[in-house]
Amino acid sequence: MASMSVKHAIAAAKKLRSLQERFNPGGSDIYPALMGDEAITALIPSGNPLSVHILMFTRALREQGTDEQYEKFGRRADNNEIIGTFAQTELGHGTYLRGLEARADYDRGTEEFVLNTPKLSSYKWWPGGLGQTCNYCIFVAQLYIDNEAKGMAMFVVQIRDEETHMPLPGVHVGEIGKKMGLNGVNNGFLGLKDYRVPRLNMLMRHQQVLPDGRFVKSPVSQVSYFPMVFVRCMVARQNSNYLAQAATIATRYSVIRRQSPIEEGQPEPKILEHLTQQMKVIPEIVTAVVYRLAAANLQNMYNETAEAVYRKDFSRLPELHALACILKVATSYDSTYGIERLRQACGGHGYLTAGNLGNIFAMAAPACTYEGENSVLYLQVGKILMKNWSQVLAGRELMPSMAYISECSKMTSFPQWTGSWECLLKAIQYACVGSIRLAFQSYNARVQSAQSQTAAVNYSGLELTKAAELHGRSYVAGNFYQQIVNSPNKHQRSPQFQKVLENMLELHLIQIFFRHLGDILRFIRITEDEISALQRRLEEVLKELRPDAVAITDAFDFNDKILSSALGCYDGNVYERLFEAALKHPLNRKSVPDFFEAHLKPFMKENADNAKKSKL
Ligand SMILES: CCCCCCCCCCC/C=C/C(=O)SCCNC(=O)CCNC(=O)[C@H](O)C(C)(C)COP(=O)(O)OP(=O)(O)OC[C@H]1O[C@@H](n2cnc3c(N)ncnc32)[C@H](O)[C@@H]1OP(=O)(O)O
Ligand SMILES: Cc1cc2nc3c(=O)[nH]c(=O)nc-3n(C[C@H](O)[C@H](O)[C@H](O)COP(=O)(O)OP(=O)(O)OC[C@H]3O[C@@H](n4cnc5c(N)ncnc54)[C@H](O)[C@@H]3O)c2cc1C
Repeated sequence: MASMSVKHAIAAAKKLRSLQERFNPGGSDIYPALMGDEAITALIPSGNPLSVHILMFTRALREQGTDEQYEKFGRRADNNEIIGTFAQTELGHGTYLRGLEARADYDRGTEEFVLNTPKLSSYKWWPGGLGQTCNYCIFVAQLYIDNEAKGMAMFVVQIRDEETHMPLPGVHVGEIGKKMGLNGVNNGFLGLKDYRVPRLNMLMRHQQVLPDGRFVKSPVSQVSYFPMVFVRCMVARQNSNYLAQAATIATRYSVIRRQSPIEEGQPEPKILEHLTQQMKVIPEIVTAVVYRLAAANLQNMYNETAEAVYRKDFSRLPELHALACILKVATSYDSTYGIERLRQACGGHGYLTAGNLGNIFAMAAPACTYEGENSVLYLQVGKILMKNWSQVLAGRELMPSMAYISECSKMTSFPQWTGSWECLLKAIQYACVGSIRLAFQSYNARVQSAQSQTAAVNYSGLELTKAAELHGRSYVAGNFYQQIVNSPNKHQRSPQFQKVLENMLELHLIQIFFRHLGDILRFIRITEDEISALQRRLEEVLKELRPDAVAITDAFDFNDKILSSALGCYDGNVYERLFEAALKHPLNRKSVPDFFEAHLKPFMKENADNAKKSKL
């Protein structure tokens, strides 16, 4: 599987090169990498062994290395003359980066770094492509000068000979083993023993070690986390894609499959005529659209911030970090749960490999873990919300994506309930700010009682997580509302198209309202009649969107090859394709399976003989 994936990946990487030249000759725009990796990943159901090379190794060299280091390593990496990965996580540590054990000791006598993974737990573990594909890596280690810790640093490390691909002396490298999915990626392990690299192999755009061993600190240490921010932005887009693929499959299957008359004596309807089936499928279509729009927004913000960071302007880093965290979490959680809901909506056939929903789930699910485990990132955002609430209390302005927090903080009560889109959106924002206020009271009480910040974060963790989750909902719903209601190109849309978009907005806002009704009722009084009215509107908008479901998913424009699903094929010949796939199963090559003579027949004969004996 790994070699097949590498073969496909190389073919698609060549495609990426032509995309790059066509869309962005010699530039650093993210989109060619995005499209390239998306194309590669989509065509390789077992995952792309070059993902981390394209998305992290090449970008770290460009963004963390000096211009000279880019010339020496980055250009060859961009040109796929060398293949790398991003080796940060260790067997013993993934989240807590300050706990990483790999070390780099500076030897001023030879102007080299001596790299070591001192214990088994220090081994790098997980980096994509590390097992067999890569011959280089970005090795993240704790920097030591005269045995004094200076923090994390990144080093360009060659791990295999460029000609023979043999691991170099001092390198212990291999595959970490079978996973739930993505088994074409050869995630690997790496141990280094007294492995020496020249001083100029340490990426020094933001922090430097001078020949005499003097250390020049980075102006903003967090800029070393930038490669992770980029992938979190990618995950938001990639996982909205996975959800869109699954929604396309389940929608197409739901208008082919007929089951259970709704009226006695009537013919069996398409299962998408059942209201409960509409509630399983149509919200997922809309969620895929909502996150794709949010991810596109985030990508633009990433580009702007990356340009600014390149000019040493780090002012937008905190907001990008907060948004990249919250969108990576929201998209990966909602896509993973949504794909499983869509699999279940396809009944037994959804469980067949030929339907491909299991593999799409296995591709989407790890995004809840890699690039920052989701609950850790929720706590990151919770901490940032605490800092911003202190700003609100001090009457200071907040970053644009958190401006609603200031506005809601000035409201003494929630206005008269109208049930309008603006009302629903404000209700989610108001509940978020209420949750932030409660979390801050708990958190601040702990800090005031002399608890450390990390301890206060831990013991306020549940409330911080809730506040972070609602902040994500507020941002995503707010972005969707703006795109549908206030978009500058709204008037270029046909009235019919605008109506479909408004129906999707209605469904998204009502669905989020019901998902967080408990959180909202803590802060807003809403009557039973007002809630029942929303229930009716939910049922109504599902009915309104039902005729458009196929057209919306067709507009995702996934080729049958990418969906790779007998349930979601464009021609709708589901049963023929399921049967065709079944006949290809190796067990169907012979009428009598080999295990009959070897195991089954003796087993049944023994039971028959025993039965006869017991009758005697
Ligand atoms: C189209 C195709 C797309 C395909 C997409 C899929 C590709 C699949 C490939 C998957 C590759 C996977 C790669 C990896 O998994 S790489 C390893 C990822 N590891 C992590 O993300 C580690 C997570 N851990 C953390 O983030 C740590 O908790 C942290 C680094 C945050 C450090 O925590 P620590 O407790 O030491 O410090 P604080 O939490 O107090 O943070 C210190 C301050 O720094 C700010 N901060 C933190 N992170 C960032 C950041 N990324 N950017 C900017 N700022 C950051 C934080 O807010 C604190 O600021 P203040 O001091 O102001 O409070
Ligand atoms: C498919 C895949 C690909 C990957 N690719 C790469 C790669 O290319 N390069 C790379 O460097 N890494 C890679 N990783 C590793 C990934 O980044 C880590 O798995 C991730 O950062 C989580 O760290 P961990 O596995 O050590 O889990 P841990 O950090 O041990 O987390 C385990 C549990 O502890 C909880 N926990 C941890 N810290 C806290 C805290 N402070 N507060 C509350 N709870 C906490 C977590 O929430 C989680 O529930 C990959 C992982 C996967 C699954």
